[in-house]
Amino acid sequence: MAGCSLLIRNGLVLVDGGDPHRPQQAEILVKDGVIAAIGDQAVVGAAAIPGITEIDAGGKLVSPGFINAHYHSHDTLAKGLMEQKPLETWRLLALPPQYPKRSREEIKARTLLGALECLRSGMTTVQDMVTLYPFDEEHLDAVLEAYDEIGLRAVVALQYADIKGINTIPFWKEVFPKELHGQLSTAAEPDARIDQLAYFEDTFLKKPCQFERITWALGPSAPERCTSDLIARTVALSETYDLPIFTHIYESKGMALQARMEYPEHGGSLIRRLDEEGLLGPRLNLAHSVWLQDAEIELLGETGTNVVINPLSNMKLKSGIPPILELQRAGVSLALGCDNCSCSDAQNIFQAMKLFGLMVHISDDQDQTPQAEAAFDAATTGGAHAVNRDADLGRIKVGARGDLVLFDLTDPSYVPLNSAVRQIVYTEGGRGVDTVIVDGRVVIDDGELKTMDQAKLLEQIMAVVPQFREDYAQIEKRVDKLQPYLDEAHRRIWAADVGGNRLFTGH
Ligand SMILES: Nc1nc2[nH]cnc2c(=O)[nH]1
Repeated sequence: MAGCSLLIRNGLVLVDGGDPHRPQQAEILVKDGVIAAIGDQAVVGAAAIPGITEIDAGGKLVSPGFINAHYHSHDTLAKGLMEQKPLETWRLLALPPQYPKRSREEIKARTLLGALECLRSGMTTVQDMVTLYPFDEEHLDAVLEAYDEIGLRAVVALQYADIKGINTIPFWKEVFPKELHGQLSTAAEPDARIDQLAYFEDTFLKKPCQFERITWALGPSAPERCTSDLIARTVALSETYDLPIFTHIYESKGMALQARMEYPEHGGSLIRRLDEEGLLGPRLNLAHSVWLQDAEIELLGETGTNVVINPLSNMKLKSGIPPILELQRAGVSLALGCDNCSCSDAQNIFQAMKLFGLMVHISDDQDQTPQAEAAFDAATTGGAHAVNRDADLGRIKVGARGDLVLFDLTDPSYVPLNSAVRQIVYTEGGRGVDTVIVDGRVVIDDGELKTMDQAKLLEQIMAVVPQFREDYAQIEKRVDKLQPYLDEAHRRIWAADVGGNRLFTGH
């Protein structure tokens, strides 16, 4: 189905380029999924479309839909399972290579669950860097089907690697007894049975996508988990098909330390390595980037490379605080993500925006940047830039897709309405999200899912939960046995000098 047409009347609209504090009253015409007119022309245009749906947005604030620019659908069933843990331990508990093969039903149900949470939080686009392990074509189909059915826009990347992840825990060789080495696989475990990248190209990239709201990205897991050959293939595919790339970088101090130890030929810098391998540039998005050094930040600015900030998981995994201010000063485009449910634990863009806006001031009490606006931009236009859709996502303007959120201005969060942007970022928690529109189609109305039967959807999800919980319990037991060694590895990581301090909470 092509995008829908509708006329939204009487709302207070955050029009692109307008005052973000004082939205203006305006009508919006969405025609076949695209914003065709704003203001009086919208009403004139709508008159020529017989039977067009009208939404009365009186008492509503109309915002561009939010973009979750870093997310993984693979562990949505794991929300709330864990207290905070350092990244290296969390990975062993949370990520697909630790688990037995999942059923197609579970993959579809968990994707729908994450999508529902995103939509209820006002997100109209998600970048899903999904790990399917072991890889199964049917499972990827289940992911795509889920997004298509629920009506969330998705930019899907398979997460891939070709270096075993065990060496991503610094000191593992010294710390873990030999007999336990075989139990230490991590998220970067490559699935050697199939060349996922070749499959992905042949099956999806070479022909137009059958799903209108799904586009593609590339997901090399992290530079240290990929050989130079795999990076070169990533660069080539990105150029041939004009695809954005998402990768994890310097998420934890352990990852920074590993770079210092493993890449002496690049001065211990993953950014320098990626520069030499031709990956830096406007199509590349670096998720996390907590432990960047000053010279690396400059290089990101010079090359137009983007960063996706994930404040929720960075705090929960004790990773530290990303250098938001330094990145802003270097002119790096920032987007915002909610990352995994097992470490965030919410797909809640308001929590992420608020933390983004507040974190900056821990490291610099002189900063005068309007950070609420910066956080809002990261969650809208910054996300659009990250997914290579500057032209038509993240803004309310003629020519953009009709991806919109209507907030209820009678919610206490907006009473009185002093500044729309500050109240969305600092006051809203999700309660005020009333209507969510993707491609002109109302997906959430008065807080309720319209594209699927939500009760049935929850039943499907609950049907797969017992098996997931059983498998998680087994994994937890295994990791419990490893705990003393993981603790020792972390003590050593923490004592090491990586040439920077990201205001960590310490562990
Ligand atoms: N934050 C995060 N880092 C990863 N590294 C490999 N997989 C993941 C993941 O799912 N989330």
